[in-house]
Amino acid sequence: MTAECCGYPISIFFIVVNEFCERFSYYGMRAVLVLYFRYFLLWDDDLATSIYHAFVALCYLTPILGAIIADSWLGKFKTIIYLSIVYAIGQVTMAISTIHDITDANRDGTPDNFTFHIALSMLGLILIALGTGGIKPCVAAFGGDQFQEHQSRQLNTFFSVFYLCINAGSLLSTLITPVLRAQECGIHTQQQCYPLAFGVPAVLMVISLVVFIAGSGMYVKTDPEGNIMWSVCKCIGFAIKNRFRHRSSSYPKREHWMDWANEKYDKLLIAQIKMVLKVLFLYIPLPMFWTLFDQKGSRWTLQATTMSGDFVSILISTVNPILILTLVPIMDRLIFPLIQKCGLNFSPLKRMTVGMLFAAMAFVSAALVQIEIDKTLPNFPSSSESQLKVVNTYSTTLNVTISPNEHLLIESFGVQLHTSKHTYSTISCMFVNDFSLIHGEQWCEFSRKFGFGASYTFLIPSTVFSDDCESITEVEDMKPNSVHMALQIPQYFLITTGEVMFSVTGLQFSYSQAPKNMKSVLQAGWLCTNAVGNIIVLIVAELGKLPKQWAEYLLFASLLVAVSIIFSIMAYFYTYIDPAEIEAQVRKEQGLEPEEMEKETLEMEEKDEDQKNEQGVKQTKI
Ligand SMILES: CC(C)C[C@H](NC(=O)[C@@H](N)CC(C)C)C(=O)O
Repeated sequence: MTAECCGYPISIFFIVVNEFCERFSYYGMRAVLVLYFRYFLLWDDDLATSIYHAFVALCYLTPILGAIIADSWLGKFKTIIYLSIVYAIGQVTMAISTIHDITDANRDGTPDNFTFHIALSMLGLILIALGTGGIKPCVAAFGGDQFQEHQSRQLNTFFSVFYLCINAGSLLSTLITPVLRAQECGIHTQQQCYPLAFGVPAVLMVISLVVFIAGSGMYVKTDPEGNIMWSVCKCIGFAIKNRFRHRSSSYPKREHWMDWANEKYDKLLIAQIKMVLKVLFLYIPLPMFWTLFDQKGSRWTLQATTMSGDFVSILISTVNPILILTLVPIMDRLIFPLIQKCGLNFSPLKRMTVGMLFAAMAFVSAALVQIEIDKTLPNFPSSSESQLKVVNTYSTTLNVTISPNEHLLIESFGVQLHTSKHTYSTISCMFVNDFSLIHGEQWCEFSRKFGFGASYTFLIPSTVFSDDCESITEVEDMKPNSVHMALQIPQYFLITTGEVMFSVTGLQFSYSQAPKNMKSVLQAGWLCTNAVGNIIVLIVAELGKLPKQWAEYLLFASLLVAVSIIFSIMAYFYTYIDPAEIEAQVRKEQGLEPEEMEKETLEMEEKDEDQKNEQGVKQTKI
């Protein structure tokens, strides 16, 4: 019997706090990673973003490794501990790699041996990816293991709280670590404080590990039943081979192709593999959701840079977790119970389908915003056009005529200028509020706000300093961005609503439909849908874009609608199961373990009505 508080196992407290600290550590480090590449290692934009994306993709590919270790070898508890140690070492290594004084022998403020810093940080990142990805499927599944059969309502609430902790941790860290980086620190010279920005996430990872170990005495720990993954592979291989050997029509068909393993393998193992394969098959269309979801960080960020408003980076990094923190309780406490009260069966797979449709709507909203932005963007010449800008420095207004060449797009400024001796220089800058012209003791100062996205030309006459800078002429070549960033809020709201319906439900679903000995594996399968979605984004980005960004958004929205229709058809044919019940049935048929069976039957009888409503929906179709 596990210790409980308000119907929840107390051990859960340690698991959610552990998740909060771990996500703080992960997202905090990620928030300053590109800046570290760019301004500490002095990599160019392309290299910095490529390595960043490769790292993120690796973090979502390693869960499968963690799951195999947990379900086949060490069990979830030990896997979490060992991989958290690897993770914490990775974070510490990363933090050490950012101390410039280590190799700054000449004390000029820049590291002298970049190879050392690069090697150390790459080692740190590999360890972090192994750790964070490896423990990810295990922590959620381990949390689920703490609940007993009669606590299915609490189990669902746990997954929601777990998701809240993920987002609370990420929200705090994405706000805090950039501030830490902006501090100055150093032994010989004062620099931006990367060691602090990476050091705090490292400390949080150590705290996460300590908290997890602190709960050690209270956890329900299930040992792995041998090398289950190897047995699964061998069993599937045998079924395929055996089916192939008996391909002639003279052999009677079997209900399921896995039944071709009946001759050699345990019925229980075959039943468990069938459960897992059924769910994995259902996952095939799911990466498409993540393909849209993950474009928040790329296409939508670029869209924000063509809009007006001063809160670009804050908006981008915090709006999603803030909305999650608001929407999860609203959905759980208000919307879902209300739907249930109306007598509608909003089953998990239905929720996920609706979640996909919300994400598609988010992209329609992004397309509408893009159309508004496009109306305000400057008219750039196409590949078959040229653009001339004629700056009139003559003393009177001149009429400009161009011989009739329809490809030319002319902009002329009828300004009056007094000198023809000038040089051009282009300066691109962020947050310009003032600039000065200085010549010896004389200067002109301009103090005013220049709009984002705007381009200005300043024509400076030779008399500039004698007439109090009055004669400088300013020409606005390109208007500042005028569509406000607040217009992106509906799309963020829609995609986050979609995320709550899709992702939180997917997490619960993956746990509830997995056999006991393969819970981590199915969690990893679920996380893999995210990795594949990310890879699709990378491929799509490389394969080029439609000429109009809004059209690309609509294309993605339509693709997701098509995928959600396919998914809903697949879901219609999916029968929800109670893995424990099926396992008990198979054991009964085999006449195995009578005492254990009795115990399971008793537990099953204990199940309250809640379970049927919440998760059970056994034998119900979408
Ligand atoms: C694959 C997801 C379940 C990953 C999950 N992300 C989120 O919850 C996001 N809303 C966080 C935000 C900061 C991008 C996670 O476990 O990090």
